[in-house]
Amino acid sequence: MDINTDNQNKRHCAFCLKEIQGNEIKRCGKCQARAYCSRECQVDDWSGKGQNHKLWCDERVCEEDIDWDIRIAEGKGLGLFAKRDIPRYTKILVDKGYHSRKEVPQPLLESLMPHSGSLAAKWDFNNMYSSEGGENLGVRVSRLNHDCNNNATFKYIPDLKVFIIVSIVDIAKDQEITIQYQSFNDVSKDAKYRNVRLMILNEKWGIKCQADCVCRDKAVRLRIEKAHQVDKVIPSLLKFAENDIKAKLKVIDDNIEVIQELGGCPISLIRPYYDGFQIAILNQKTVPLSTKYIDKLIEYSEIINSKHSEEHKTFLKYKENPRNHRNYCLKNI
Ligand SMILES: C[S@@+](CC[C@H](N)C(=O)[O-])C[C@H]1O[C@@H](n2cnc3c(N)ncnc32)[C@H](O)[C@@H]1O
Repeated sequence: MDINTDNQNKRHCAFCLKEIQGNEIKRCGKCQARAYCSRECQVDDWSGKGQNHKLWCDERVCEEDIDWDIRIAEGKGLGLFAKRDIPRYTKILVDKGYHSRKEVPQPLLESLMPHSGSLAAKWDFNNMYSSEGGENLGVRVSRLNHDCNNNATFKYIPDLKVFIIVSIVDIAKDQEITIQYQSFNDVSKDAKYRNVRLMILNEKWGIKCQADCVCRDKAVRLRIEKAHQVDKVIPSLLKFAENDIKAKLKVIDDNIEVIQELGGCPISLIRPYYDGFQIAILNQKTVPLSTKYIDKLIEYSEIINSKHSEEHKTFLKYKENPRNHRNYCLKNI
């Protein structure tokens, strides 16, 4: 990745987030991009106390003040903005996920919205829930604003205890980097969820989607409904999958196509590609068909789970030897 490290005379310490200037700035000796205010902060960030930079140093994850910065986002408070053109599928930010209010350094939690709220209110307002990791809060993640037409997505990786933010389209210099707090185009979520999301966005964060917002578009909603119907069928395909595998893979391919049409990102494509792999390996004759699914699964998982995650390592094992998977050739037809 092309990283411009020239003339960065104002930075933020990557561990304590303090603003630093000139001689105060100490850079990671290896990547020369990550900045610290002190040796102590560098040591803490290298380990799991911070981002675990020893894992990410070679990957050239984007850095604050070089690739993006925090500025006023009109009508929204602060937000993250691109300082250069950021191509699709770039790792914009890897942020330590704090698992409880008490873990978050107090001044950092204090700086977050709602400005007049208690620490408990700030925790409730900014933590992100995931079924794999429960509630976690990323201090830099908490500065990302919502947009239904988002250009980035986020995932919490439980074994690495970090959030990862990835661009899902090319982002131009000075464009705001946005995520969806509650997504409208996740077809794996049921209709009830999609119907209450506008209420949650409004009641929890005071965000009102305008009438012309993409999430209110009738044609888009109908397409999501159709995609949801296909998605609902998939668990049953996995249950009785020793025969008619090609027909079942056609359902998966249709599901993938429609998710792509809806602007689905790696995070929503991982599941159908995994389903395709699981179905293809149920019958020895169709095992070769699994390659296309596992290859894409690995590609997307590296983008959003990262190659350091246990999940990614498991997918690599399945590629090397599909027999590692419990579904492998239960029945030879
Ligand atoms: C998690 S914070 C995001 C960072 C925040 N802007 C800040 O200054 O720290 C969520 C709050 O940001 C603002 N916000 C986020 N997305 C918005 C949007 N699309 N429109 C208006 N306000 C938004 C709302 O005040 C929301 O309650």
